[in-house]
Amino acid sequence: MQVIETTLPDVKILKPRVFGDERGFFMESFNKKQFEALTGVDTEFVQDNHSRSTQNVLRGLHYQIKHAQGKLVRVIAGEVYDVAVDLRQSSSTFGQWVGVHLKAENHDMLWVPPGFAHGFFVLSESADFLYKTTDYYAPEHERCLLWNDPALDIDWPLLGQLPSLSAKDQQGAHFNEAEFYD
Ligand SMILES: Cc1cn([C@H]2C[C@H](O)[C@@H](COP(=O)(O)OP(=O)(O)O[C@H]3O[C@@H](C)C(=O)[C@@H](O)[C@H]3O)O2)c(=O)[nH]c1=O
Repeated sequence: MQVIETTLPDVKILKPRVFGDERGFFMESFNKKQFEALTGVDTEFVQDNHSRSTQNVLRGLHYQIKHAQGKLVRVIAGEVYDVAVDLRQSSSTFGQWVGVHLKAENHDMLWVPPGFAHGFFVLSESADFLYKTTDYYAPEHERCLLWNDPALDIDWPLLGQLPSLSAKDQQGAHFNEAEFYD
């Protein structure tokens, strides 16, 4: 496993070592010791999630104001543009975002720490998205930021039309009115 830094110091790309042979491939998709060594984060993951989305779907930007979830995310079929927004008010990168292409072929993962909003846009015909979280889903504490809020100015690689959003995500809050963690 290798680590690649992003423009936000705490958000990291993890590149697993992939052993290919005539049968296919093998990789360790999670190894606690290596994860801690590469990210400096000593945490426990308590929930695994799997979603499937069709092309042009955008999910997000989601976060929990209590029970903040760190997320280790990856794509096992297809390709997405994955975005993390720093919502930690004490952070020097508060309000900044980073976007990374994640695709099944290269097996890259993204570590999104607790305190960030997270979302993704599906570029391929469909995408299977898998992630581990450091705290449980807590719908009463879940909040949604508006994906296209001008205050965030996220450069989504859209496909020439408006993305497809859940009813909840269409009503995301503007950054200037959002509730934060600290
Ligand atoms: C996220 C989640 C949803 N659900 C249920 C609630 C709802 O009926 C259904 C679909 O939920 P949502 O529409 O919120 O699913 P989705 O829009 O995929 O939500 C996810 O989006 C990405 C971007 C994230 O970062 C995740 O943390 C999560 O918020 O699944 C759970 O039971 N457990 C969970 O952990």
